[in-house]
Amino acid sequence: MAVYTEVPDEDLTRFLAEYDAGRLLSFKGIAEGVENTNYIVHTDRGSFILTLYEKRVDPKDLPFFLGLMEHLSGKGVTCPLPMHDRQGRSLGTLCGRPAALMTFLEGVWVRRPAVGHCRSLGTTLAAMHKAALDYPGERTNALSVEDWRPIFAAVADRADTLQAGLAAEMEAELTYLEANWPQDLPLGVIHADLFPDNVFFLNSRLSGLIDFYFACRDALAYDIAVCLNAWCFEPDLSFNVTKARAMLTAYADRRPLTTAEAAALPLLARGAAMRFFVTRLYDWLNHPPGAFVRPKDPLEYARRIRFHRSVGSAGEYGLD
Ligand SMILES: Nc1ncnc2c1ncn2[C@@H]1O[C@H](COP(=O)(O)OP(=O)(O)OP(=O)(O)O)[C@@H](O)[C@H]1O
Ligand SMILES: N[C@@H](CCO)C(=O)O
Repeated sequence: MAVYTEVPDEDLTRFLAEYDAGRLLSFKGIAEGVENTNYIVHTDRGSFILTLYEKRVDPKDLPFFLGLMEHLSGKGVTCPLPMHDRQGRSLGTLCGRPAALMTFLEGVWVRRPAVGHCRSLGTTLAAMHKAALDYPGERTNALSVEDWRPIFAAVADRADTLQAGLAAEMEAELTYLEANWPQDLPLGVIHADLFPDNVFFLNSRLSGLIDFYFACRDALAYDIAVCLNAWCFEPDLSFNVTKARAMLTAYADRRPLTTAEAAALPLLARGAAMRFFVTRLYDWLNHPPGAFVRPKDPLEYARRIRFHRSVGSAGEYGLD
């Protein structure tokens, strides 16, 4: 459960007093999520999310993330809006951690996305990319192609305990990706982790996006590749081209892909799958026994890499 920092009532009351957010009625830790501590906070003015940023978030990146959420909200892309304290600051300190208070987003994430959800995702992803084009913040992707090998190398000697031959296969895959990674695709601000648990729906309408803590400047089409992996495979890991077509077509209706982006899609999808394969493999092999947070299965992402290796062109993803 992701409540790493316990917040005493009096500390929260003192923290809230800095904001125009009303009087504390109750608050409760949120079990979901693995990176940061989240509380839902109820005051006589409404509900808020309080996030305390834990070790894996670099505090110097926080102004980029919080500023991006404000920028997107201001342009009609619904996401949590950081509250400002009476001195105008969106970032404070609570229990020795950087902390922010955000508006509460109504909705729930969908465990089994259907075609319609994928279509809505495509529309909103394109809207987000366009809305962020004039966001002035800068953050490079800390989990891009050159960052995968060191993460993999730290655990490669134990990779074959999951599956025989895995270490050699992924070593060769990394070499291929490093040698062929596209360099000249259109850039912009990407979410970089837009999995179903970061997209809320309310009565089957997409109600907002959360968890911008991997956002960065990178190839826009790479964000599409992350979503292809996270949304368009079935639980048995078969690829659902109907979902992919719905997502890609909805995206392209708002922001047509360039010829180079479409051509690069199978490679980007391999890379996007590698990014989650290596972080999951690392967490799988390094998680303390008995830890609350259950590590996610890296082999699901090895399967996706193999699938994309067999794809010849974006047409096989349903892109016209
Ligand atoms: N603004 C919000 N409105 C409503 N619920 C929220 C909001 N922000 C976070 N949550 C809730 O908190 C949970 C965890 O949030 P989030 O995914 O940002 O945490 P995290 O620890 O950074 O997660 P991850 O492990 O996915 O990186 C979400 O699943 C959601 O239930
Ligand atoms: N979305 C990531 C985890 C947290 O970002 C994964 O599924 O591996």
